[in-house]
Amino acid sequence: MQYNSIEDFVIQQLGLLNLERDAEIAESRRLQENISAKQLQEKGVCILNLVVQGIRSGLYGRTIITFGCKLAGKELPSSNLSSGDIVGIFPNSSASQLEKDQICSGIVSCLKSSTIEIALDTDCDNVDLNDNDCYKLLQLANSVTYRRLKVGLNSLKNYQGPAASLINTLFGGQLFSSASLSLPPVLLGYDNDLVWFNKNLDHSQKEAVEFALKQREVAVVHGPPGTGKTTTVVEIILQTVKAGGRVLACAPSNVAVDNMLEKLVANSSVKAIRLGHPTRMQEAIQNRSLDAVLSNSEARSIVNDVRRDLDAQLKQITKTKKRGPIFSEIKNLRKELRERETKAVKEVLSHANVILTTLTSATQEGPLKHLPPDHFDYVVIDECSQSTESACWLALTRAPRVLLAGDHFQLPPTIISPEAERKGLGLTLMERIINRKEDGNLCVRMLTTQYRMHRDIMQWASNQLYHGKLEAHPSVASHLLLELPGVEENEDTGTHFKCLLKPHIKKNEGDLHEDC
Ligand SMILES: Nc1ncnc2c1ncn2[C@@H]1O[C@H](COP(=O)(O)OP(=O)(O)OP(=O)(O)O)[C@@H](O)[C@H]1O
Repeated sequence: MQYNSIEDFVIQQLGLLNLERDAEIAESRRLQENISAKQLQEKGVCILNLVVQGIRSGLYGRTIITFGCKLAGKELPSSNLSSGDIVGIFPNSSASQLEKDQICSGIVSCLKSSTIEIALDTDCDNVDLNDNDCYKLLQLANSVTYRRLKVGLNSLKNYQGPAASLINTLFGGQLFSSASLSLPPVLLGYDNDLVWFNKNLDHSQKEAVEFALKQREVAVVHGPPGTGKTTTVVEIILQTVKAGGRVLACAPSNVAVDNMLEKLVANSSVKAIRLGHPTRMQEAIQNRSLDAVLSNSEARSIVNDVRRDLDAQLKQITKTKKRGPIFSEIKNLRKELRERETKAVKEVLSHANVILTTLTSATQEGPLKHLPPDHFDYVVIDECSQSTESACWLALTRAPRVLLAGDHFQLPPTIISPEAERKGLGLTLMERIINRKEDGNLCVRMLTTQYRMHRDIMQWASNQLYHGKLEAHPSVASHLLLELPGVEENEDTGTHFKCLLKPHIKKNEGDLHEDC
């Protein structure tokens, strides 16, 4: 599918997002209406019998409530809730889990074995929760993501900004130009070749890096499993930074963003900041979160003074019946905190040369709103083939050039509505580019050496999906499980390939191993 214009794309995607949203709401209603709270708890989407254990302020003065079991220290029942989930807070005694009974909603910001912290939505700031009452939390359909996607799509209609030319290119213009950019001299060695940060890159990785750096607007790195896609993306980011560029590096999932960050920070020349709640990040890189960098910045002490006052007032709320004056004091302190924090955030972000975030947090609602529209030179999207195109556009409007990396033969984005899927919500930008007959493939470089599996395991996928182009690196080409440290030798670990069921595949079909 190709779109006639950006307007055509926006109209279609808005319709498909509505279908997807309706499907998600119907699914969550079906659960809430037909199942008791206890059964919902058993399904892992509800936690009952919680009491308020603390109230404090979070970033931008948001109220954070800590809930725990009535019996202090007792472990919470196991659930599927995790950081970033949207939850509704209900009186424990309410007969239903319908919206009319909901006190307020928020985001799970931290989940430990005996406590769960909820960052309340900003319109719930003055909500009344009591020390003595019992509450239940219920996972809700995620309306925030849909709202952000819609705002993002609508902003494309009359867009004027750094990505104006990129938009034309991706909706009809010429994707590939043979007049590529020349590499900035600062990146070149005495022999006029790129000086590599990662000296171990293989031939196809080096070719992809050089190609991406020379592309005027769009480059796609197609990385089959284990071929070093993220390794390659990180080299491209490092080279861009060395040339003086500022990069917005995104991915659809927190894990993928963290993988990029982990590889990036191994290089000390990069000032990288990760947006998003620290509890959603792997521990080793939490010190690169905006929160952590802010709390180590010089601006910390002026912010902390106000925060201390605000927290003192918040503690009073649950302990007194005369709340009017406290709420008004809290309102003033929150305003003050927001102003001071905004200044500090601006300062910290403008000094970073790489900012990393999930796609759905790359919106104007978040910290990026503090940067000028033309702040970034380059947008990088890793695991692009696992994201819908509308989510990619949340980031794409921020720079004139883009690098997309992924593998459209691996997991596609998750779509709940079969109708939305059928009508194109699942078509990724990467596929749309590759499928463009005239010039799609000219923008793509494929990585061809894989560093993960035995050559016989690789061969089937290579033949079926990658035109037989994959090679196994010698370090893995014949490796077996038993060669890993601490793995015992037995009939399972001493072989690279074991068929559990006899497949109904004719010999040679799909080039499966002959013994199978
Ligand atoms: N040129 C290289 N030399 C040695 N090892 C490499 C090279 N490139 C990548 N690797 C290793 O291969 C593994 C996979 O790399 P990476 O995570 O970058 O690949 P990927 O294609 O992004 O993976 P995935 O398939 O999970 O998306 C890592 O252990 C990495 O260190």
